[in-house]
Amino acid sequence: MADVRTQLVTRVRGMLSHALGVTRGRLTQARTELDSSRDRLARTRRAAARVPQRVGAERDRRLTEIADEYDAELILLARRTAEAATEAAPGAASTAWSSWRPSPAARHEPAGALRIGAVRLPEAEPVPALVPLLDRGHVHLAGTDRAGCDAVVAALLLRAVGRAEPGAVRLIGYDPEHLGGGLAGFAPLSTAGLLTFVGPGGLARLLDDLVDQIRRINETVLAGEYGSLRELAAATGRRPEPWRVAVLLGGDELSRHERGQLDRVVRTGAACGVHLVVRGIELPDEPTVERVQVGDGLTRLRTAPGLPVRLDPPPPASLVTDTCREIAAAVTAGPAPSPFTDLLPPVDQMWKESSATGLIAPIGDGPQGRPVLLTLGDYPPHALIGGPSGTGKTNLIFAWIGALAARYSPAELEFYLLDFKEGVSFARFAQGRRDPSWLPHMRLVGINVNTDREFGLALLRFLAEELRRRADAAKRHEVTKLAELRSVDPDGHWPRIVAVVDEFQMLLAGRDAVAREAADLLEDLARRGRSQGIHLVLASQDVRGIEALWGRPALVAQFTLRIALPKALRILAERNDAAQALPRHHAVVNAESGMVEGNQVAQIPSASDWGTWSELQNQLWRMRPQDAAPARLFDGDAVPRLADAPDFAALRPVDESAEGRTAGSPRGPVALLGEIIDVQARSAGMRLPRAPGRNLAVLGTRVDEACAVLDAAARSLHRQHPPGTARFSIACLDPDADPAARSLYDALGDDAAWYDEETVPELMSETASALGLGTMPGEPHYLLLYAVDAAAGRLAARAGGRTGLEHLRQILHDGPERRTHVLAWWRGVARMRADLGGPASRTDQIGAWVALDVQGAELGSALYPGTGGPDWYPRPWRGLFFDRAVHRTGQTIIPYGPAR
Ligand SMILES: Nc1ncnc2c1ncn2[C@@H]1O[C@H](COP(=O)(O)OP(=O)(O)OP(=O)(O)O)[C@@H](O)[C@H]1O
Repeated sequence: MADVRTQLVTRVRGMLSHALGVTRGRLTQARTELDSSRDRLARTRRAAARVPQRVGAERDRRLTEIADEYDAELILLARRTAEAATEAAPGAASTAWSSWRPSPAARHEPAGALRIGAVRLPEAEPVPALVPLLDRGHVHLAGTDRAGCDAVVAALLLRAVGRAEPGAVRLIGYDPEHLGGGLAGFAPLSTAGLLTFVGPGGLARLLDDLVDQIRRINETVLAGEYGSLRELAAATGRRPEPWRVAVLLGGDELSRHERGQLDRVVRTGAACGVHLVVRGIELPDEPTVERVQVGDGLTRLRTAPGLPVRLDPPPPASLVTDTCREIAAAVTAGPAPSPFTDLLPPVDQMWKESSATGLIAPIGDGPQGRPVLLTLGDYPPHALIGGPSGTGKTNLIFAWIGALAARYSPAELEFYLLDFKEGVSFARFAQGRRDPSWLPHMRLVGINVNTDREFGLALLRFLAEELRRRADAAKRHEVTKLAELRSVDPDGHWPRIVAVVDEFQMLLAGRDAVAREAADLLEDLARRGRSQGIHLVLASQDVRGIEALWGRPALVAQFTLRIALPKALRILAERNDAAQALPRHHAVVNAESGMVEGNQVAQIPSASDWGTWSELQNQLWRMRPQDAAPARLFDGDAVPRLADAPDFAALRPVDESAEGRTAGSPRGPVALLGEIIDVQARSAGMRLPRAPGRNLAVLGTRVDEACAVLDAAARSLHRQHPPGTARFSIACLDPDADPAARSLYDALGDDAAWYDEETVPELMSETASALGLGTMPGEPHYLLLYAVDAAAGRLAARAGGRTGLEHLRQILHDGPERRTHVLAWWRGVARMRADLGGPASRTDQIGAWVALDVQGAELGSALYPGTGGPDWYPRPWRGLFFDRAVHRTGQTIIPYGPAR
């Protein structure tokens, strides 16, 4: 039992001790945990105590960071806004007064907003405070600061006039309290009609007028095509109407009518360039109204109420008056020319038009900004241009030619141009030394033709021939008009031809054969050219020019298109004096034969200065077809050269054999004498077949011209004979002719022999006796006798039974049939007649002659058909050539200049 108890006690003790041990262990562990928890708690407490401090620091750091970022962003935004503002209000719209100058907006560019001050933000750069006005809206000023309001008005107006071309802004002032005092600085504008003041009772009229303008602009200028003038300007680059800015500075309460009109202007004005700057009169709350509340020191704009504006100082008074004076002067001097490029189609549209039914091109802008068109076709077929010297006739011709040439290709349109006055401006259409380009449509340019009416006649004859060719072709194809001919003959070359004759009255001046033929040809061309696409454009500065036509009503009636430059007389119809009041650089265009109803006024762009023209010409020239040749340039002041003459270059040795003759080679060599005044640069030539009378006389005292004629004749003949096959005997009897004759002698080399006063009788007797030997002609022999009459004394002496003169007469008489031809210069008709045997002697051995300074009457019946001689008025470096064998009338020639 005891044992059991003992055992039990032991076991209990053991269990207790185990439990105690475990409990102790747990206690220790709990204590440890407690300590560590306490420790953690203490740490946590300590850490927790530090948190607010750190968070605060973090918060402060972030706050500072945010403030810095905000500042930087504000500065950046302010800078960007300032930049954007400067862009939106460039140049005169925002520049500081110290460096301000007018800077008109370009044509497609909007005028932009106008600066009145700056928004100032701390730390940031000031941002311009802009107010929209031109093309945008109206400005209403209110506030206690009277001077501030005045500064805003002055700034707005000056900046507005400075952003537009002179004259493009018109101001209307209504200032019943100060009677215009507020706008005094702008007064110089009134001298040019750019500022008008309306008196105290005039507000209703002013508003009525603005409403009328708006209505008119909507109806006739915008005409449903554009929503506003700003759109029109952006699309077309044209600004046909000025901006009208009415400045209304206080006054009585408005009547109902005035209120109604004012509201209309506010609602509809901006689209039509009609704007209000108002103080002291209420304006309705429309989005087009910017309200400026001018307070003491700070100003606020309705559109940015939170941003205080500091106003700029007013523009200096001298800046206002000087600017206004300059603008007024520019406007008084006349409108700025519109650019020539307005008349041109876009580059990708050039040469795209067909001329089948006519030629249409703009010549300038009408008052509504719409292009005024010039048409040439079946109706109107021809044009008459008139205007006193200096009014822009030449310029108009350039503008018209340019506008046409840019639209129609050279296959559609050709020009022939003739300028009877002195000057070279049309020469640039042809190829020049300074500019290798030429206008590809130009076929002929005649300049300085003032004394060479024959050239005008030649052109008319040429056109008449072309008219005949076209009429024949039309007949062949059984059609009547060019448009029909072109459709039945699509591969034919049937361009419309425009022939421009400036100062055409020169052609019709005088009562001679040239004038008569010219008038007949003109009449025929005017009547029949219409349907064959040949159009005449006649220009004259001189009322007499027009009067020259007046005697021929049938001719005038064909010129239904009339263009009158300022102060032109008698171009339009009798009672149509629209040209009298035209401003400069304008023209009245009238396609109704000048009847008043047909008047259209156009502002003509500047087209004639070198730069403007050559840019277009170069562009068209680069587009030319590969085989295009430059226009023929005839310059009445230039002396042609034999070496450049195509007919000279084409000369070949003549084949006088029987085979050659049957093969159709020309009969006998040809002596070229000078250039014919003609559309082509052809040479006047005299054939020297073996036939009686084939001798040439050059008549007159002009040494240089006489030498030039003989020189060209000899050189051209020499070219047709292989070396050693022809003789050239040169006898020079006038020392003044010596250098020219010597140079010829040198050029002809071994084929030439030289004779002088001493030896010329020998030449005569030798040549005469050679003629008597046998019947077969020998080698060709040309006697070139310079001033042969000077040897009359010598030749009167007998040699071998006969005098030298008798020998000469025999040579003249018998020589040509034996290939011996005399080409002689006599210094007068009477001297020649004396050498030929006296006044009653026959002259038929002189088959051809060139008269220099010899009056037509002297050439009388012995040398010229009919009585009284040819219509010939001697003039420098011109000769009248007559060849009995081929001519009915004389032919004016230009001797070739001395060989270089
Ligand atoms: N529309 C224009 N715009 C700007 N300048 C022009 C215009 N028309 C003419 N001019 C200038 O006026 C001057 C005279 O013009 P132009 O030579 O065309 O006159 P004109 O009537 O042909 O005179 P003239 O018969 O004496 O030659 C020239 O300097 C020309 O550049």
